[in-house]
Amino acid sequence: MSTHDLLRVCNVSTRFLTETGQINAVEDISFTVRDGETFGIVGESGSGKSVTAHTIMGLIESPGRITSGEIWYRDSALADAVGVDESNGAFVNLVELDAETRRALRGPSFGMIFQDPMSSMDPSVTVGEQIAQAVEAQRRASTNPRSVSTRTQQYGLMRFVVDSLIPHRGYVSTESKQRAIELLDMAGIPDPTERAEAYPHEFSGGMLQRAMIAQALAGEPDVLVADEPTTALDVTIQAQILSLLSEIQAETDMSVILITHNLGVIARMCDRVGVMYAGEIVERGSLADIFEDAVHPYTKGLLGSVPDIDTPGARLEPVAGSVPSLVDEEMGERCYFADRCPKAMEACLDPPPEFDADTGTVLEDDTENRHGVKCVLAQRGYDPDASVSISNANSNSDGDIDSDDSKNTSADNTKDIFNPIKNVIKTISSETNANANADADADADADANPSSKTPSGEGEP
Ligand SMILES: Nc1ncnc2c1ncn2[C@@H]1O[C@H](COP(=O)(O)OP(=O)(O)OP(=O)(O)O)[C@@H](O)[C@H]1O
Ligand code: NI
Repeated sequence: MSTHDLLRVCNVSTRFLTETGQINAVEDISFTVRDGETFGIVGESGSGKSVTAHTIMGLIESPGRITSGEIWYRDSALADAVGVDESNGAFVNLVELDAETRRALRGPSFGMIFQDPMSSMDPSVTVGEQIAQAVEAQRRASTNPRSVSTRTQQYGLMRFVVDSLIPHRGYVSTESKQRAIELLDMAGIPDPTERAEAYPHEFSGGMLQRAMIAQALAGEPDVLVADEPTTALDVTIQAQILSLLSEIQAETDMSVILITHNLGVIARMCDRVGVMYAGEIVERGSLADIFEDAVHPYTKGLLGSVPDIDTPGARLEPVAGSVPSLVDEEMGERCYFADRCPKAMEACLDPPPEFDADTGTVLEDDTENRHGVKCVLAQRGYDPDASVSISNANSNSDGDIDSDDSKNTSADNTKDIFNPIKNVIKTISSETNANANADADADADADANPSSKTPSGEGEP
């Protein structure tokens, strides 16, 4: 695997200005994705994973906005086309691109598998046609999206003129149609030639998910952003789809940003991982950093609560309590996890910087991708004498410390959530084996039922 950085997300924040107030959905996140690598993003519902995906894809719409940060993408043709500063090399800051250039990158450079397959497909166009259009767009855009000569060389001047004159008719060549069928086949859709003629509503959820993967891959993207690509699927199909992604990645050196709440999926697919909580990446590092050397109590909580493999749609319930409000005025200036944290200390009443998990020093510009964690435990370790219980009931009560029962609660929670991490690895390998033997109905989509999962920790914090 190459060690080249392909994407550098630097201190990016995305906010929504709604009637309820400003929602800080993504807060100052940073991570790097290298060529051919899979970067996993894991976290509970509402932690900002999908907003992160849309931010990278350039799909944040009003009332949302990227309010700060840079997203550097390495593409020398694009750098030449938009004329970037020499000092940035071949890196282009996507945040500064105009909407049209950004749109042109979707498909050929950035592919996306959306969390909700139905919403990303056009209900009035057959699935085969939609995928063929994506193939066609990739062919037109290949090499330099702005170069007319590239387009005309590959397609012939006449076709180019016809396409340009009737842009929405979307000319699709026989080759592109054939390629679409191949892609459907690769994605594991039976009778692909026949299925290509069907409309999205004629597909089951699992099959539509596969079709969407075929559509995302049609563009031969450099970066694939996959938002919960297997959540709604049963275990067998989930395993097949993950294998398919790995195969394609091995063939094409495609980089993947894989969003999931399933740590089994992370362990199987990812090189590096970012753990999201309340819009922040609270811990990031290699797979081993996260699975064997986690520092953040939230990460440890997640590791202690690998969802039931038989209910893939079940939501994570890592620690008692819920994700805090992301409304700006309600967030308070402290560690956002402190309210639920079994190891909260007085120091957690201040917002933590990102620490190097190994040295305990503050990480400023992390170009080397160290194991980073936003938690003071990295710096000073746990001091039971400084333990506090932080109530989020109404955030005016910042610093209102009820130290009496707090210590008991902390101890109990600690016991409940800090299950041995080895169990995670065990569950994952048995999951993989089970997948090989499972005899599940390929079309039966597991019913995601969040309420069926009981939390591992109990009681209110
Ligand atoms: N268009 C929007 N307008 C206002 N708030 C939004 C919008 N989109 C997302 N949010 C808010 O941003 C926060 C993060 O949402 P996001 O969808 O990224 O969570 P997630 O981690 O993907 O959760 P899930 O696992 O349920 O998909 C949530 O509080 C959500 O309500
Ligand atoms: Ni989401």
